[in-house]
Amino acid sequence: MFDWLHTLFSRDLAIDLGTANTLIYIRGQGIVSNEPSVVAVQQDARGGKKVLAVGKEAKEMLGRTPGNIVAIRPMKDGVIADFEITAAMLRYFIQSAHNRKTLVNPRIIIGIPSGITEVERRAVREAAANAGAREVYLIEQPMAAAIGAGLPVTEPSGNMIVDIGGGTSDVAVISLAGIVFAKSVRIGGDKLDEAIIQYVKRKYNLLIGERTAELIKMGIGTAYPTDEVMTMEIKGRDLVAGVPRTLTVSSDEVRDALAEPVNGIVEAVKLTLERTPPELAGDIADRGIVLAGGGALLKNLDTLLREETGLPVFLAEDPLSAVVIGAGKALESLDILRQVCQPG
Ligand SMILES: Nc1ncnc2c1ncn2[C@@H]1O[C@H](COP(=O)(O)OP(=O)(O)OP(=O)(O)O)[C@@H](O)[C@H]1O
Repeated sequence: MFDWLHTLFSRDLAIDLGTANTLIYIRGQGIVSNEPSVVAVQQDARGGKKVLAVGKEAKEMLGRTPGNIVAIRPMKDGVIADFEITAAMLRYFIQSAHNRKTLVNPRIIIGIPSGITEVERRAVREAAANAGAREVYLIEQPMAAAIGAGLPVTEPSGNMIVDIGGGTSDVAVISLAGIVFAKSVRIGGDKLDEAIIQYVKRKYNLLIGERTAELIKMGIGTAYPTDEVMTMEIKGRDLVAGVPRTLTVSSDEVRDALAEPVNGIVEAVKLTLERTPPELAGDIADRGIVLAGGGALLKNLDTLLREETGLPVFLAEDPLSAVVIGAGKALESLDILRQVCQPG
């Protein structure tokens, strides 16, 4: 195929296959889709599975489904917990980004969690190939996030990126288009939500769902005290009386609830700094640490990291989109693509 023909007709894609959200970028157009990585599946009596809904529609169903329907997050905890459903989800997102009218099979770059195994990588590649990809490239999410945040990853200088996603937080030091040292911990937004659920249960005997916990975190969650204490009314089920109940929680309480997992992220950053070769550590002291991923939006997390490390800390311009924007930049530039992506 002539290259200009390919450029004209194919719709090359970059995908951030995240544990919480899947984002799609079309070459020349930018981000075209941003949906939760959730699939609603109906199970029949013989164990067969039928996909009922994907994305936003499926997320609304989380915790609200009757017995034979389950809303699944197939990538929970930064690993592919369910291959079949992950493949179905990827196919759905690719096809909807193409409006089902693929003219030439596209080139696809997929941002994957850094901790996944070779078997899982193969599963992602196969799923993309089955969905019609002509060439598949994989890029590790921290590398993509660093490119998306505008860090000069191909230069011989140390850059530190902390990508806090739904399932994992990845801390990476990047230089010369390679990851020099990386630490991945299974602490991300999901663990923060879980910590809020446990706290409210222990302190108030109130059971709240994952969605409510996430709203509390996004509304009044903080990693470091804010000037004013915030409050929020929350609803759940009283574990003693068994009836719905409403109560008010404060940002101080939520910070207490989040302290342990937030500290786990801080420790991962400190450990990575300790393991960084001295020349690169010097670069990081000058340039600072860049935060990306939705978890980076937790209020005052940057302040806490600044206090704990004594280094400058910056938030990527659009933390939730940094990975897909970085993968998209690799798609637009063959030069970056060759340096940072692994061909499928
Ligand atoms: N304002 C906010 N405050 C705190 N957390 C937030 C905020 N907005 C989003 N999040 C959290 O960010 C997480 C999702 O981030 P993101 O989309 O970057 O993850 P992902 O890329 O899907 O996950 P992973 O990198 O683990 O594969 C969710 O846990 C969500 O609750």
